[in-house]
This record gives sequence, C-alpha cells and structure tokens, in this order.
Amino acid sequence: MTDAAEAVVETSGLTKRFRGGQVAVDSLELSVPRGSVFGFLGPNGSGKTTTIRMLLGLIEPSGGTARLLGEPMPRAARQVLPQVGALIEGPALYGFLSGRDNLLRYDAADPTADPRTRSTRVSEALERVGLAAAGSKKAKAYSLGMKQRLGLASALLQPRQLLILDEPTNGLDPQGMREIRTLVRELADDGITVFLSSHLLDEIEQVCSHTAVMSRGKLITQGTVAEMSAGARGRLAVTTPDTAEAMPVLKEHGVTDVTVSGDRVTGEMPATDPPDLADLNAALVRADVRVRAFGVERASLEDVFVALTGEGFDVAG
Ligand SMILES: Nc1ncnc2c1ncn2[C@@H]1O[C@H](COP(=O)(O)OP(=O)(O)OP(=O)(O)O)[C@@H](O)[C@H]1O
Repeated sequence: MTDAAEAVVETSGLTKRFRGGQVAVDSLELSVPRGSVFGFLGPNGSGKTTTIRMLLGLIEPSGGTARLLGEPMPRAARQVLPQVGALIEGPALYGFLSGRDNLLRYDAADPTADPRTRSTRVSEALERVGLAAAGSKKAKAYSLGMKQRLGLASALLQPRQLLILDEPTNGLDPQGMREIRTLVRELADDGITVFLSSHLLDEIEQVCSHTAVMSRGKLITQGTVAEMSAGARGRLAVTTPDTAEAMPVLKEHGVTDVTVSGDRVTGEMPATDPPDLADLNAALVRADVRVRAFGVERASLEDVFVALTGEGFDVAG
C-alpha cells in the first residue's frame, strides 16, 4: 500500500444503473496515481457524484470493481476508510455550535478516533485550514468558504492518505474558491493524494496535476493535465484591425477553420508541415496587415473536451 507508483483509486468496468434503467456510470476505468491532485471533471449530471459514492462504499455498483488504497470496496471499507477523508455535499454543521465544538462533536461520533488526542487533533485541523482564530465563533456566523474549510478540517481529523472532495468550491465566491484551491495544493504538498470533482474547467487547470474527463456517465479521457493540453493543438490567434486582409494570408499558409471575432482572427494550424510562425507573421506584414498580437494559444481543457465529444462543455449550474 506504500508503493509510490501504485494507484490509490482504481476502478474496472465500474457501472451504476439506477432503478428505472438509467446508467449513471458506464464501465468506468479510472486510475488515480498516488501523490496526484486528480481532477474528476465533467458537466453536471455526468456521473461524478455517483462514482464517488461507489468509491466510498455508500452505494453498491451494478457491475465492475473499485479499489481504494489497493483494497476492494466496499468489502475493505472498515480497513480503508479511516485513511480516507471525504467531503461530499457540503458539511453538515450545527450553526449554534462553534467551529471547534462542531469538530469535537464530529470526532466523538467516529468510533476509530482516540478521545485522548481529540482536543489536540481538533486544534491542529483548525490550524491546518486557517480557522484557528475563528474556532470559537459560532458556525452560523461563518462565511460559506469558512464552512467549507471547516468541512475540510473534519476530513483532516485523522492522518489521511487520500482526500475525496465532491465539488469542494461549489457555491463559493472567488475568494472562497481561491482559499480552497490553495488549501488543496498545500495538502498535496503534505503528501496527501487529493481526488476532487468539479464541473469547472479552469479550476482543474489551476490546481490539478491529473484529470479524468466524464461525459454522460462515460470516461472520455484521463492523464496529466499538461499532456492533455499538449495533445490538443492550440489555435493560432492574430489580433489586428485588418481582419479581412489577414484571412486570405492565413488560408494560403494552410490555416483552416479561420474565424473572425472582433479584432481577432483565429484558426487551426495544419497538423502536418505547419508553416513557421515567423514566416507567417512576415507574410501578414507584407500584406499590409497591422499585427498587434500574434501567437498560438495553448489548448485548454475545454478545447480537449469539445474535440473529444463534439459537444460544448456545459458550465451552467
Ligand atoms: N439515486 C438516483 N436515482 C436515479 N438517478 C440518479 C440517482 N442519483 C443520480 N442519478 C442520475 O445519474 C446521473 C449522474 O448523476 P451524478 O449526480 O452522479 O452526476 P454529477 O456528475 O455528480 O453531477 P452533479 O455535479 O450535478 O452532481 C444523473 O442523470 C442523475 O440524475
């Protein structure tokens, strides 16, 4: 269970069919490397929460297998779950209790938690999420971001190898989102593998080393975020007031799907034998195109998603 190359989450053919026949998760093959910050990305309803619930043994799969820290779930739940912190669907908090008392109470409900170290562990968890100073405030006075950090603290009351967070920034304002993202990075630096779900592409790009992309219950791709963006070709973008003059020059050089939006002309570089960017820029200038900015933009995960599914990534909700 300590091999660095080992997958901390591994599924094979994992499937969930709900009563009524709807397949929420379809033959999922997921492999989460130890030490990664793994972003489980997909639009709303693509099966992320259902997958997480199966991983944690909260619901039975209809087919396939899931292993957590190398052990089969749900069979090894009692052995494995103490090493896994989880936060799904926001923390259940008592508003009339302080943040600290919420954690004490939460810990007391955990039969594997040692009451003798409870107070120290609660203090450490509050410290870890930056709530030490606010620990004595009533939870109902917390901002949403603070509540979410308190939820994270509850998942950190014991030493964990793996954290599973379902949409940890959902509903937070930009500041709250930044706090959670920073915290996730710090936890990863501490050596905890973090598996988080999100429907936000830029969130995954900002915090995750690896990602798996879901669409309609199916895994469409997984790998490192860097590989994935590199795999999709970026678009050439030219900023110029002379868009009409720029278009034919780009087309002559093999650029396809040339489109104009405002003062930007963008297009796909040819896959084989692409023109040298300096030559292309010179050709634009020769054609009296006043070039204000020029370059190939790195492909985003959204480009990857659109390329693989042929659908737009629905960021609503
Ligand atoms: N208990 C259930 N019974 C029937 N269908 C369900 C149940 N739970 C989820 N589903 C359906 O399964 C599909 C996947 O839902 P799931 O919640 O796993 O998606 P998600 O990617 O986590 O999306 P969200 O971010 O909206 O939670 C959805 O179409 C949902 O309606």
